[in-house]
Amino acid sequence: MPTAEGGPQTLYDKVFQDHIVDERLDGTILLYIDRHLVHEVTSPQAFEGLKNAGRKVRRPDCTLATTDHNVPTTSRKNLKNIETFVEEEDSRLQCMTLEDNVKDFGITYFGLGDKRQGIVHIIGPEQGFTLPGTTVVCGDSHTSTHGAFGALAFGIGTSEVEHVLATQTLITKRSKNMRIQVDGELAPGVSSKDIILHAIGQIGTAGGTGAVIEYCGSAIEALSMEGRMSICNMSIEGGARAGMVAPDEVTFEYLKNRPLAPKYDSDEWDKAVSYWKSLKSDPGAKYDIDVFIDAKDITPTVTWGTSPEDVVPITGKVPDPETFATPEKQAAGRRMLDYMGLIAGTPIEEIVLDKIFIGSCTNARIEDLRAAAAVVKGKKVAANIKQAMIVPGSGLIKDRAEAEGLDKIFTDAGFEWREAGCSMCLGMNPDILSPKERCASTSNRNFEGRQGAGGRTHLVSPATAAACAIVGKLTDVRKLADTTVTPRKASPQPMKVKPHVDERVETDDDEREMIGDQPEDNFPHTNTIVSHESAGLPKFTVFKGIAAPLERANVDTDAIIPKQFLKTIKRTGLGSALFFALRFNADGSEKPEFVLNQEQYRKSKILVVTGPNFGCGSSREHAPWALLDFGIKCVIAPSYADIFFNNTFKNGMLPIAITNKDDLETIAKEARAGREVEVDLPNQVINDASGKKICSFNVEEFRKHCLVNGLDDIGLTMQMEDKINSFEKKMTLNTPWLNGSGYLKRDKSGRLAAKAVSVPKTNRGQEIKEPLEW
Ligand SMILES: CC(C)[C@H](C(=O)O)[C@@H](O)C(=O)O
Ligand code: SF4
Repeated sequence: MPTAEGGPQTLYDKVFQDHIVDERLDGTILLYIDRHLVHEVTSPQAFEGLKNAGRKVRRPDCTLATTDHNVPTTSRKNLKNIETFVEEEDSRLQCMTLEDNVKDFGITYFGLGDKRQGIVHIIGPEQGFTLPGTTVVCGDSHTSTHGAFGALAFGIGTSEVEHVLATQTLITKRSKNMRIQVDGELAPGVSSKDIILHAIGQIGTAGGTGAVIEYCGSAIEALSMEGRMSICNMSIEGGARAGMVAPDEVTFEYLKNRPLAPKYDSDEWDKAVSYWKSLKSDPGAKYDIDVFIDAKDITPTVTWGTSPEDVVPITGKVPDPETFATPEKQAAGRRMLDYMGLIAGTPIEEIVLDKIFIGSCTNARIEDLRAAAAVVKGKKVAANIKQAMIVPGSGLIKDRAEAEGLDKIFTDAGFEWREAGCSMCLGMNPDILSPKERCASTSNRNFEGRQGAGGRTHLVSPATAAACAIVGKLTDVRKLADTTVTPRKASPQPMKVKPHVDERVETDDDEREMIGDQPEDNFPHTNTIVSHESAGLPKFTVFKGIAAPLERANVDTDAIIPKQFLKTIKRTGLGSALFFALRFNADGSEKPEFVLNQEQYRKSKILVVTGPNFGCGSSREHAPWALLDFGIKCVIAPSYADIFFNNTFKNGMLPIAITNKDDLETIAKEARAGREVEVDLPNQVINDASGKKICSFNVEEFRKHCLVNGLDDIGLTMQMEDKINSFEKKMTLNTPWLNGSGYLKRDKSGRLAAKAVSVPKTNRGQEIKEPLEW
């Protein structure tokens, strides 16, 4: 755990420390959030919660919204509005709900008509919204991407989105420090994506649980910001809450002239840079976990299974599960090979593909597209490839690529050139794999059904994906002629992003005073809290019920509830979708072997999971909502992924971690026998049906207090308003550039007006009658 104050600190310790609003004796911390990104999937229920409680958004100026997961990536030539453009009903409703909410709450929003629209983790850095030393959150697990700037950036669930919208803070605790040091030079054809796939292969998908990873070493320093973002992006696939890289000249160079970064060459810029330079781990700082990787051991890397840790060098073979260490791993390996349609021992390069996807928040930046284009140039997509897609991460990246002629290289080769969005990374939009289709994908998750029910995903780098498209099989990019895809030092020229707001004025002392002293008038980050009352949750005290045994490890949230059910704007009604692919056949009939389909478990109230790392992957709070709606209020497992763990508490549920194997086995035996189990939270014990104690368990004091008393923590945090106000005053003085005002209209005196600047034209120059952007 981090350091006593005064000792050497890590980068994470420093950023965390600078954002503490309040700290309780049990280590619960109220953390100030500088930047909040919002998208359509994880925000509707949060805004609904605000509306129901009569609350406002505390800092619209520090909140930026876009729509990315549901949007079609087909041509927007005839785009009129989102209502007519998004055909699928639930997707349309989710996008339109976001547009209503950003209007109602006065939040800056990039809609489909704005070239700044794109994947939430691409547009934040691109706009300079993400800055070193900030805390950045989003209802999305890949918020870890922003850590590439030396920000503490992590994904949160929808209840936490609501908490941040209402209070600009989060209730959290310190994480462990983990360091992954990569030294040496990367070989040609090896990219940042290969570094992170290789690293996850080493540490496993739970390797970073409870930790924030700092990436360092000469190979990391040599990467551009794009490369660093790809690495931090996948920290969550290694189980970590966040990934960070210390800011340096590469970072500062990238940030120059970004619309929302401090104005370059001003006193504020100089002040910011001198603060950013202090954000390095101190010599002698301690890490709880240390991993060293020699860059020369990294080859182009590809996944073979259904978890991002299942990696193999492109030169390797499909592994044989019978050689795996434990019977559980062997069984999981067999299941994976079956799902992936692979035979142990097959050389990876003999695996024939159907589709290629180059996109996602991992690898849809300009440098990724350049690397792919360098491989593709002058060649043709293989005849067996049914579809090869390039989906730029934002409208600005698309423009830039077109200006460089990359689109032409791709379309000449037979690729589709698409509009920005999440696309086939998770298939919430029309871009999906059909059952059994095999795809080389530059995205970050290869979970079962991730890109479409029954679809088979191999995660690769952009250069490898491009090579695969040309050859039609998984391919070693190094074999293709003229492909010296070497890691680049950051391009000295950041993308030319024209600032859209010319009315920016220097923040003078008076104005700082005004911002710190809010509210005073109609100022949008007004803090007029209509209600301090907590909405309240049902109390959790002693809870008894049938416990269903689930004998699996690494159960991801895509498996708990797949993407097609994330399109709801409600928290309820998801029970029928729980474990959908495990529970039902393609024709909708039940799979009799799945535990919850067995008669005695249909009314289970407790889930006993025998394998570790339950709830890994996405931040979707739909996972606990689905469990709750089914009737399961308590989960018992050896360990959990961090975001899922948090999300359950926010819904009045109790996740219990039982690390002692014998205790867990005793509980599992009760479950297998179909007997009830009793969870006594006030006394922190688990009993069998007769009331005999099986074991005790740990729970953090504050979480217990909230559960037992049914407290909603937004109401509790709002009682700390004085502390939040004084924190904001201090922040305004020390780091004035963090008062996000770049898109907000100002009047002549420099005061912020109530609404953000709207952009009257689409990227194609058409007038937008009713501005979508705020
Ligand atoms: C929809 C969202 C909650 C999810 C995430 O948290 O990661 C998505 O972006 C994903 O990649 O699965
Ligand atoms: S991981 Fe995929 S679905 Fe999730 S935000 Fe990134 S691009 Fe979108």
